[in-house]
Amino acid sequence: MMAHESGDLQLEHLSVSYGSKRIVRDLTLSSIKAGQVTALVGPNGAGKTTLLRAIAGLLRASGSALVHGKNLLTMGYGERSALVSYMPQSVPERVSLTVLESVIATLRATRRPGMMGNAHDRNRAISVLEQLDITDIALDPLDCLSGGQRQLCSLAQSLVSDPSILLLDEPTSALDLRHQATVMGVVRELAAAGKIVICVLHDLSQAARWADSIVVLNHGALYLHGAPDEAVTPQMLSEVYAVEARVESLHGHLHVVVQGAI
Ligand SMILES: Nc1ncnc2c1ncn2[C@@H]1O[C@H](COP(=O)(O)OP(=O)(O)OP(=O)(O)O)[C@@H](O)[C@H]1O
Repeated sequence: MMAHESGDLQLEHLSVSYGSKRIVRDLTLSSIKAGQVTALVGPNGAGKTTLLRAIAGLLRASGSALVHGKNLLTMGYGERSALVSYMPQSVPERVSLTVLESVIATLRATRRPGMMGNAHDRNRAISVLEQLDITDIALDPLDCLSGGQRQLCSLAQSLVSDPSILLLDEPTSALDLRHQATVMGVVRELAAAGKIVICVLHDLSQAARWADSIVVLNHGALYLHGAPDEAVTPQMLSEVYAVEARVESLHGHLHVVVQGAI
């Protein structure tokens, strides 16, 4: 198999601008592997959301994002939405649907015509709520949810169509410790099932704990893509985040201990 036809995601010279402002700068990543969790990290404003939205086809970008030799950036909406799912940082609040209805509606919006029927949709949506341990809020209206519950609902919407590529923008930022562990466990299961999973995370200890590899983005450009112990280092924390920090290994996991801003 030629490299460009692999099931991994390959970004080549990907650039994204807002007007005249270049946000993602000529990004080339040779292999974001299917079957692994890739954490996307970097300071506020580094371009992480912009990059994920471009890969998802929600922003115009130049360059390419190849999977199986096909470019996601030029793919039609129907083909791409069956393949890729983007979970945004925030979810619309003023929608008069229950959690379950919203997950079913998302499934219907992303599905190719002619596939399955109502009972299947409902069962599939319920199984995703079970997977995320949120069946207790299935019948709650979206506009009555807490921040964390909204985030879990958004994740359910992203998973329900069973996409091959999951782009998750800070999926655990509003979650308590138990739900963080549930969600990251699900994320790992999805990768183990062969999917491409890119997950924006701000907590670098969490990224090192759950991800197979870490992409560090700085000012819209690639700083480094490597294994957690290659990426999360005092040097990276100093150069990219401008903090003085130690990286300690505790029970086999890396922990970042920030001493202060530089
Ligand atoms: N709609 C927009 N129009 C113009 N500039 C934008 C727009 N959205 C984002 N930007 C700019 O693009 C840059 C990158 O933003 P982006 O949201 O991708 O960063 P991020 O790495 O996801 O940040 P954070 O960690 O704070 O979520 C920022 O400088 C931001 O001001």
